[in-house]
Amino acid sequence: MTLLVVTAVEAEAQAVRAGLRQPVAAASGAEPPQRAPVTVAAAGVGAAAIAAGTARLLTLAEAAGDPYQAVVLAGIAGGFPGRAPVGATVLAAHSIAADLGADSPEGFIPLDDLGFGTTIAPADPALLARLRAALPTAITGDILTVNTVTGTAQGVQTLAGRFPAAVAEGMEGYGVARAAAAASVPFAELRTISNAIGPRDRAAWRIPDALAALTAAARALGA
Ligand SMILES: O=C(O)c1cccc(C(=O)CC[C@H]2O[C@@H](n3cnc4c(=O)[nH]cnc43)[C@H](O)[C@@H]2O)c1
Repeated sequence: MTLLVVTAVEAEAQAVRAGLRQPVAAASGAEPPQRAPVTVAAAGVGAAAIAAGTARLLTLAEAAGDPYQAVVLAGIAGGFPGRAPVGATVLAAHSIAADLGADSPEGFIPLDDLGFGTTIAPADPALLARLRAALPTAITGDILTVNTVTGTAQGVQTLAGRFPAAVAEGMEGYGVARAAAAASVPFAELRTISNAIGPRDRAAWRIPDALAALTAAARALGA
């Protein structure tokens, strides 16, 4: 199976490559004639940027007659307190665009209730099952995609109430999911927890630990 793993930034891509035992291609545009089983590419921070980057990579592979058979978004994330601790590995049952919709005097109205589409992108069931089998200690739940990183206790309470199955938040999952759906390629989201969401405390971030967990997850997948 030819797999595309996309990340937001290069540090995450390097962490994934470090864990894969299989030959890995770094997507540089000039793909090798015989593509490696796994391509790992940093495709941009934020849903819009990574959606465009993922769509380009999927389209190039399709045009070359060697389409990817699955795409996985891998990266670090903020964990919901009490649901996913720092250092944990999480898998998305659904990747949800949590702030895609409209504000109103009655509160936030998700796109789904506005009649303009859906904010909920389910993981491909077969792909998720394979990831769960390879990562038996991973926590499976919903992973939110936000454009504004949660930075207050009230923000945590609001999101935890709206999304009782949410375990983490990132900034890219929904964008990759939509690009994969447009190309009819199975999608899943894998993240490792670098921080707890809530009041900003960069000193509490554990990015190196989360990147190490990403390497360990990739090693388990490569096995
Ligand atoms: O400066 C801050 O307070 C701050 C707080 C949270 C996240 C950031 C980022 O710049 C995150 C960029 C990057 O990392 C992923 N990520 C990691 N933790 C979180 C989070 O708590 N909420 C949302 N995204 C997070 C994200 O997917 C981005 O790729 C800065």
